[in-house]
Amino acid sequence: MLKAVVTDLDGTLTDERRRISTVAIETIRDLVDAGVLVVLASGNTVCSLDILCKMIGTDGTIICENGGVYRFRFDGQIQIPGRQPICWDAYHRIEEHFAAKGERLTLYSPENRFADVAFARSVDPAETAEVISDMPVRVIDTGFAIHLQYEGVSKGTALSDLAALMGVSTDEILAVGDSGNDTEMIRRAGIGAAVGNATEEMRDAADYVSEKKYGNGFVEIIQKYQPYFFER
Ligand SMILES: O=C(O)COP(=O)(O)O
Ligand SMILES: [Mg+2]
Repeated sequence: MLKAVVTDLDGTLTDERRRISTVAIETIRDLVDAGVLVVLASGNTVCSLDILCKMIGTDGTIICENGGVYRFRFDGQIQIPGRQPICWDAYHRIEEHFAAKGERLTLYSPENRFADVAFARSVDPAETAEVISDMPVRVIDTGFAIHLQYEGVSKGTALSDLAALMGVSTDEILAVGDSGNDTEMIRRAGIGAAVGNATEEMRDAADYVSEKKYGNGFVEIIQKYQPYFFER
């Protein structure tokens, strides 16, 4: 039986132009109204997800910064398993490396981040990872940004921690995503699904890959697993 949905945001609840998918929002509202817990899990910041949760109508349970931060409900305590100082150390080394080649990096919302460091995909992620290969920091390319995350922290580790707070087992969770930053999360969930636009790595890790892409794929996945939600 499924009791919760943990879903990625960019590429999963959006459309092909990165606008929010209105059909995906309708589907989330139906789930919430039926008593299913819905968690937004993203590389994005707490403040951006808070607004979305309020306007979509979820209880404010979130995974942000690729698992570097999570919180159970709006009134819960923010948990920060990530370690931002070491990510900044890594960033400064990367910045110097590319500056020597005349390439400048563009940070994404550093003032709103608690755990990771994110910047524009203007440089090669593989070269970026090479520069910090001796540091305990992972380079995550989401297709939307490059993130630096303390090793061992992911949306998957946050999913496990949150499941305990939510009082559900990870087996009772359906997780959905589109990109490499979602693979550990979908592996840990009872059912892991990928939308039709997902990366090869995600498709390989998924129990099910929707035919439809983006938000329409999310809706297809929820419809497919609908009977498992309402068994009780
Ligand atoms: O913030 C990003 O880079 C991607 O965000 P996502 O995890 O919601 O896809
Ligand atoms: Mg995504």
